[in-house]
Amino acid sequence: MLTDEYVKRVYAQVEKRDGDQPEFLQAVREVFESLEPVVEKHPEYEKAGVLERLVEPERVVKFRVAWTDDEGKVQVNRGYRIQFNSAIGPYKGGLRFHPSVNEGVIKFLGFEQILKNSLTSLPMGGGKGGSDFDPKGKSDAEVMRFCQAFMTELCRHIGQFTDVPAGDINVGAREIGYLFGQYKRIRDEYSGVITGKGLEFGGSLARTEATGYGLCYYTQEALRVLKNDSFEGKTVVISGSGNVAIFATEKAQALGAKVVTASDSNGYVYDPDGIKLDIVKDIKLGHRGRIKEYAERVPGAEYHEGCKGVWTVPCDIALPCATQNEIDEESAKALVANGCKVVCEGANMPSTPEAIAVYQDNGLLYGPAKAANAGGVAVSGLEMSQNSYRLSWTFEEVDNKLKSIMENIVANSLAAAKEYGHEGDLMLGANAAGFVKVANAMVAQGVL
Ligand SMILES: NC(=O)C1=CN([C@@H]2O[C@H](COP(=O)(O)OP(=O)(O)OC[C@H]3O[C@@H](n4cnc5c(N)ncnc54)[C@H](OP(=O)(O)O)[C@@H]3O)[C@@H](O)[C@H]2O)C=CC1
Ligand SMILES: O=C(O)CCC(=O)C(=O)O
Repeated sequence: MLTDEYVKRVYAQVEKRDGDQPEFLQAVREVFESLEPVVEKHPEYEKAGVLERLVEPERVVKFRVAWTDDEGKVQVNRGYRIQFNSAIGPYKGGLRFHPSVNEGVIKFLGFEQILKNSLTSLPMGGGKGGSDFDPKGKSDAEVMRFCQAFMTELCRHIGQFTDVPAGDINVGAREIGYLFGQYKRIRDEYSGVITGKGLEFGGSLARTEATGYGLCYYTQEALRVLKNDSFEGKTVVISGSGNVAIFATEKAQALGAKVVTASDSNGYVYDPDGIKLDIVKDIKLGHRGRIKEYAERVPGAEYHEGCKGVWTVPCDIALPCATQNEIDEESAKALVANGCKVVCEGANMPSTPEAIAVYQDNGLLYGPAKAANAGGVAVSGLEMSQNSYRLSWTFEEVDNKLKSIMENIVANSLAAAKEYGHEGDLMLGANAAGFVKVANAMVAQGVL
């Protein structure tokens, strides 16, 4: 419940203006609930209209993407780039290609990105983009033509010092390569305009692994500080089988946990002996197959249709790594009933507000997405640094920096939670710590 008058007034304005964007409203409300003690302590934020400005993107770019499929038929998709906030650095955030993409979805992701990027301690503002294009079932040539058409418009709006996109759902190495190539061709410029690049053309070692590894470093540190515990010997349920899920599984296993599930949008597999990651990689990275194939190849593994059932599998730790609102109240209750004590989010906003309330009411250790999954964008920031220096750090150098960034996020979140009277609350702490830096920069830079 919102109680502070200033926060309530700004939220009412957002509801009035953006009432047709449920994901964006959800993201704003969650942040605003955390910010009440912060704005009460800092009246200068209200005076400078910080909240009103924070919820309004600096720029929304929406464009037609016309391309030709393999049959020679013209296809038209919508493209978006939302340049949300540049108070502490150039806009930074991924591109998502998925049929569910619309302006509200990109706005929620861009809004989350502002505070997430601030938490990394690197100089990056918040942005996000994408398209309702669905790469599933498309040939490589179709994906290339789509990416080229998308970048033909996007290239007018981005640049290494203004806005630096990266990947997100369905935008991986293949798409980043095509997007970078087209930017270079049109702008005749070889720069770090996009991150997640191939290692041969300016990518950073450990960027591929960064979000999943970072999620585990964050979880391990939160467990250590708050529970004097670790991944060792724990049973872990992970959703998804894309970039974040695969590398979260890899690191959780390396830290001594048994990961027993993987999923995609059709269903989930349960392997009581522990997921064989080489098989998941072969299916997903090798030939873009469906997770069902895992149960056909691994004796003893079960496949279940539908992705929600993954949350009924008994576990100590749950790491949602697929998509927004994948855990609702019912799933959260099932997790608690089956012994889950920790939920740390690899996906963006994977828990509904009702699910978060269940975690809080039952004393779970809850690591919110904008903190727990910040490792991806953090290493993107390190890729930008390497591109500027024209050099490459080793895997170990980048991985060590990533680990210390994630540990600092836990420490800074806990310090902010304590400062604002909610000791141990990683969600309030992440929102407060991320916000204060951006808010101070906005106040200092005047009304823009
Ligand atoms: N990549 C990154 O660096 C970062 C990603 N994230 C977030 O992590 C999450 C996963 O991203 P990423 O791994 O990169 O994406 P990928 O495209 O690599 O993988 C996404 C996975 O989630 C599944 N999925 C997608 N939509 C749904 C849905 N509606 N219901 C059930 N499952 C679904 C996909 O299954 P299917 O193939 O069937 O669609 C796939 O297994 C997203 O929320 C993203 O925003 C956050 C920070 C950084
Ligand atoms: O690496 C990046 O720039 C962005 C990653 C991303 O999209 C995210 O953090 O959600």
